[in-house]
Amino acid sequence: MEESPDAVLIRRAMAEVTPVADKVTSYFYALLFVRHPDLRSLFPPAMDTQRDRLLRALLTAAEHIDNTDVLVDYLQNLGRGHRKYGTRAEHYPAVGECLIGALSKYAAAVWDEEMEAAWIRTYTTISQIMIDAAAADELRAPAWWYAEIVTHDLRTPDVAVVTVRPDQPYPFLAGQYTSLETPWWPRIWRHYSFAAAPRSDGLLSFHVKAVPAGWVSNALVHRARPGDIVRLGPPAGSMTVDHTTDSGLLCLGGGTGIAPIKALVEDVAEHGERRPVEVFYGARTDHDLYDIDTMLRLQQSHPWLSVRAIIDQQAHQQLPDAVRAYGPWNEYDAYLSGPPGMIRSGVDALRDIGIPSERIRHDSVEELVAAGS
Ligand SMILES: NC(=O)C1=CN([C@@H]2O[C@H](COP(=O)(O)OP(=O)(O)OC[C@H]3O[C@@H](n4cnc5c(N)ncnc54)[C@H](O)[C@@H]3O)[C@@H](O)[C@H]2O)C=CC1
Repeated sequence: MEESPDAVLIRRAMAEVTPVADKVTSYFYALLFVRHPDLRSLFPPAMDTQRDRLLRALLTAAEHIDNTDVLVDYLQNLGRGHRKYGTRAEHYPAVGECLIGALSKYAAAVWDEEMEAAWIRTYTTISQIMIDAAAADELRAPAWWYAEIVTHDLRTPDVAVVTVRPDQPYPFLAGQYTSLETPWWPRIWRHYSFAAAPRSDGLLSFHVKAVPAGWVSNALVHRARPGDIVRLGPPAGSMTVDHTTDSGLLCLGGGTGIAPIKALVEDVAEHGERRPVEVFYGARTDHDLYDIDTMLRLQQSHPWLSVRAIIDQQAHQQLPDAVRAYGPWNEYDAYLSGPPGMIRSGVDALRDIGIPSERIRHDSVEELVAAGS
């Protein structure tokens, strides 16, 4: 693809600032909070763990300014997702001014008027898409939902299945995820996939693994009890079933990554289709296969479903390698969910065996890395 003149300038600045990304980040937030102290309360009290999320999102968008379709989708999502932080249209110029302040300082060697104009145009485009998406969303959905924990089921010493009842209807699709904030860590949001297709009673459930230094996940697993109230952001993610085809589904779920896969299976079942669904459920040890009973029950009720457990220790191989031993998979759409390393090597393995990229679906690995606590 031919790069636009603005994209060339954006990339030139990015190449300058990438090696000093930490400094740019600190300076950006320092500028923002000194010049606009009223914006401080929109961010978490402790900024160390996720302080560069906003900046990272903006820079990712700027780098993809020529890739309109992907960009618009990404930014609309980001704009809608920012409503839960209390972001308003008038905050965007303040952020833009500090972004450009930080970039011009750390890309000073290449910065000139032309480059500044390119960043202003790019930032204006980015923020307008986010502002418009947020405004459209305001007409049809709340900025966030309160949800009460109704059951908390500790399946292993560090994995809990948590079911919540939202205060208002929560529309979403099987395979999507939400963001969740606990009362113990205000303004710290983490992503969790829905572990079931939409239910008639409106309840939502999540599989949460307490990870080292994971504030939110540890609180949800070890501290949360029925009656506690969490907040949910809007649904997001495009790892959903395409009901316009009847091709088979090849699903790889690693660890708690089995959660959205279970939702996809339920979705296929509810649509009454008899398309083959092949689930590979990976875990490090058999103790980690905390949801195998549910998956085997689903297999018993649905002849089109096959579930295979792949345990690292027994198979002496990781999940993606195990999938190669079966197949052929060229008639299948692939869905991957699990740790970022599994998704990366899984995508490689599936491409290797001939599944085209456009038939491989998974959540963004960047988001998972950010969500990994
Ligand atoms: N929508 C999604 O993609 C979801 C992702 N997750 C993510 O899944 C992860 C679950 O963590 P755990 O249960 O601790 O998983 P885990 O670390 O115990 O691994 C689970 C499975 O993934 C495989 N695996 C792990 N690293 C691999 C690598 N580098 N290459 C190939 N295979 C690999 C293992 O063989 C194992 O079968 C978390 O990072 C969580 O954020 C969880 C829910 C939904």
